[in-house]
Amino acid sequence: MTSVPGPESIDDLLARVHVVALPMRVRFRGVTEREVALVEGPAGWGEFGPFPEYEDPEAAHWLRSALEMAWQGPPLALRSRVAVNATVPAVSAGEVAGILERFPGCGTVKIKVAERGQQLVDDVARVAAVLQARPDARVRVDANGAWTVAEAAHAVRVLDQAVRAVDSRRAPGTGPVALDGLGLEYVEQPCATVDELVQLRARLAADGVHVDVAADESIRRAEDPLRVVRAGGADRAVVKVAPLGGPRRLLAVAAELGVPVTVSSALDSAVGVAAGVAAAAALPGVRSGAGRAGGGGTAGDGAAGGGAAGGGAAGDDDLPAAGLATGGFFVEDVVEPGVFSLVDGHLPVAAVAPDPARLEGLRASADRRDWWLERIRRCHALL
Ligand SMILES: O=C(O)CCC(=O)C1=CC=C[C@@H](O)[C@@H]1C(=O)O
Ligand SMILES: [Mg+2]
Repeated sequence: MTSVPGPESIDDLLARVHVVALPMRVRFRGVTEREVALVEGPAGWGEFGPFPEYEDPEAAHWLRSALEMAWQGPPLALRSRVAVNATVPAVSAGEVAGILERFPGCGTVKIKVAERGQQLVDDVARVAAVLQARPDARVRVDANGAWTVAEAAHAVRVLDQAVRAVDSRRAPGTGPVALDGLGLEYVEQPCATVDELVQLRARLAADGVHVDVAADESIRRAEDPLRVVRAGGADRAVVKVAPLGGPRRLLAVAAELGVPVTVSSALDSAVGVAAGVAAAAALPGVRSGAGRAGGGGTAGDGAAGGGAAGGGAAGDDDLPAAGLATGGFFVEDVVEPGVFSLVDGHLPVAAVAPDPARLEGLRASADRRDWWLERIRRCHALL
């Protein structure tokens, strides 16, 4: 792996590490307490938080990212704030409105679907509950690779129609439901493999279902992050700073991909989210209405539609809304509430330093700290 500026030695690095355990309000991707290691370097703070089941070669990318932020700092920002989406976990429809309250001003909502043990009818109910609470929201769904091609083809059609069926301008009982509104913005990682994604895109096109397919795991957990797009398996890409090895690598991958990108969180603390915001803030401006996004490539959909990289000047709302508003899932984060928070659907571009009292209060147990330090030692040897 190419080197980044970093500590003098592994002991220098380990001496700078703080391991915290952040309790979560809602279970998200099976996690109820999120552990991450934070490191303070000469240029700021970095975060190392690969999920526990990740093997060292994959986790080493996350360490590279932490070192880049702590020793090199963020790339040059082209924006002062970044629009973000609300994220709705696979909760019951009745819980949706309460969850959305934590995302003031977000015009785009990402909804988790295809949860193990649930049915498509649960997903439809969750999508309907989102649109009841936010009738003008742009909706995207994330299946985390759980569907077969046939299941995905069916589910995407049904969910797209569920979104189109909500026409916020129509008074109830005043006529047939219009299905010509904006449908789903995109479906994120509907199936697990690149081959399946390729097949699904062909199937959706044949069925006349104009919903973009976005790749997430096929990028962040792949040996070659460009393969899925090159193979024709995705119209869009979800890109995360730490799994790609840092903000500058994210920018390089996004430039090579040449499709609209959504910068997303990996369930990071405020330190990791700030790195995601920094990467999104450094992306080149995009032209609205490019690609298939925003209703079959017809009407440009402004902020939410986005387009391939290489367009005009950067602005606050010229990228697909970033999936970075995950801080609200934690009961406590490493900064005081209000220090790095969502305002009017946007997160600020800012250097985030953890509050010392919080680092202390949220400190992980001694054996967990040892586990993380050993992991950092092994990953560092791979850089
Ligand atoms: O993209 C978002 O809105 C929030 C981040 C998010 O969904 C995820 C964060 C961390 C782990 C992932 O399983 C999950 C995702 O699949 O995108
Ligand atoms: Mg995802």
